[in-house]
Amino acid sequence: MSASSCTVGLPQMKDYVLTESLGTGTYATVYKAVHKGKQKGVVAVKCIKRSRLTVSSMENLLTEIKVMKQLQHEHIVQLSEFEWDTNYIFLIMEYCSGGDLSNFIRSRNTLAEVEAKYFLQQLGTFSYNIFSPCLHVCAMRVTVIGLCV
Ligand SMILES: Nc1ncnc2c1ncn2[C@@H]1O[C@H](COP(=O)(O)OP(=O)(O)OP(=O)(O)O)[C@@H](O)[C@H]1O
Repeated sequence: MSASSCTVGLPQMKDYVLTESLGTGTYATVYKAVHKGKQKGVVAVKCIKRSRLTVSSMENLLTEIKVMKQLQHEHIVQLSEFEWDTNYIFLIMEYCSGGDLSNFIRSRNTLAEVEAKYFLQQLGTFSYNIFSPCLHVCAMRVTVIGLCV
């Protein structure tokens, strides 16, 4: 889950320039990126190396894409597009500038009751969401990643 601004050897995309790593998960690295035509602004691009995908991680990925395409909610990160080349599958998502909720909590050691209540109230709005999500602070947005039904 580490972030870095080293751009050497980053995956190349036709329409986006990847600018910095936002973090790494089980089977992908997520980068901040800008649209080359500038119409779409800043996005987060999840880059999945195809050669590292097993049958089960491919199934998880397809589920993730299917679910993210269906969910439209102000507090759920929107998947705008996905594309692929010979080496990578790219999920192009809304960029959450506030970082990762778990890092936020760790950086504070503990949350004040009022802060915990603020986050829990937002989580309470996901009553229809049966997945165990990865959380990123935006106002607060949820990415449905690492699905665990
Ligand atoms: N839309 C986003 N905006 C900003 N940062 C993001 C976004 N999506 C992911 N990240 C960052 O990239 C990191 C890696 O995300 P990724 O989805 O690959 O893995 P994860 O969900 O953290 O873990 P896992 O895949 O193991 O469940 C996250 O921890 C987060 O810090």
